[in-house]
Amino acid sequence: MVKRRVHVAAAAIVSEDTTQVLIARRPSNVDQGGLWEFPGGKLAPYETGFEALKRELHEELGVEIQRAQPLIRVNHEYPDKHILLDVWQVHAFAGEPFGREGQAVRWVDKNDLFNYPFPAANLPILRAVILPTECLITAEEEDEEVFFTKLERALVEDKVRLVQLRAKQLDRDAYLARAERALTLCRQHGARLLLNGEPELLDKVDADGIHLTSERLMSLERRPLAQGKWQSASTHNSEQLEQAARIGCDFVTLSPLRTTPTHPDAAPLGWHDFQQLVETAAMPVFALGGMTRFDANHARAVGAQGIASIRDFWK
Ligand SMILES: Nc1nc2c([nH]c(=O)n2[C@@H]2O[C@H](COP(=O)(O)OP(=O)(O)OP(=O)(O)O)[C@@H](O)[C@H]2O)c(=O)[nH]1
Ligand SMILES: [Mg+2]
Repeated sequence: MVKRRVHVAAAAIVSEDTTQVLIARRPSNVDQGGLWEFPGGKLAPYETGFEALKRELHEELGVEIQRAQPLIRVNHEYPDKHILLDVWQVHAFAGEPFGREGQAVRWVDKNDLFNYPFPAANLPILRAVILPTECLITAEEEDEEVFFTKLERALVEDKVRLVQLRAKQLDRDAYLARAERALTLCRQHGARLLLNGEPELLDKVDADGIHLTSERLMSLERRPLAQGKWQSASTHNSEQLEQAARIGCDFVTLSPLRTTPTHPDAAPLGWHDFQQLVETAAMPVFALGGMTRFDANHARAVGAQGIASIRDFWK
């Protein structure tokens, strides 16, 4: 039997202070009944994802969407159907949401989101919803004390909540030692830590996930990490973005936006090409390459999740 293909548009409606998200509970008598979900539903014939989103949110919650941007597209195989979840982050809407179909509707803290039972397809969506808008990539730093002073400053003063441990000059043992200590520090500040390298690193240091180089990304046939961990990758073009979607990356960096001292020979994308690439991406994208916090709003305006930077957070 050929599986049904179901295309669904759903909304992650975020509160104005960005700390909360709206979820609804599916009635007990429908498919996946009793589980929590992001409000939305199936595309009607000839509808675009955004049109379906607007219609469904009006029908289910009584709100009018005013501003939304694509967050993530998730392909998932259920036993009886193949589902494509096209999830949008809604920033502005009119009206007071309530369960027009009698379903429970609740604003929940992003930190509590993982305590709610969702359908199996939703794990990548939950990760995308709680993803911060800034990512710190650590600089090469020989002195351990200097390294940790700077990392702690970024966690405390800049309130960075996503860290990628990049240390190409360290050998494996030194890298693991730094990773262990960085993990303890990140945990103290409620930040997530991704390691650079092979997934097996997580057997040694129980960090939150792995960031893949673009080269490693292109060599993989499937997602090498369990669903409980984050997987990100470096990308520079549309082939790499497509591959990242194929193997289920949770997010990517796309670079270089500008020319930088670390990669002086790479041709910069500039905002125009960056935006065009982001529009095709199936997962959140961080702008990388000469980015500062002042660029974060612009990055978001062209569809990115936010910015990733070494220098701007490394002081
Ligand atoms: N809306 C929504 N559907 C989801 C989520 N996760 C997930 O697996 N699904 C699945 O995607 C499908 C969406 O269907 P739906 O029941 O919301 O569709 P609908 O609003 O058009 O309802 P209707 O068909 O009763 O008119 C269901 O099979 C549901 O289990 C989610 O977070 N939100
Ligand atoms: Mg629905």
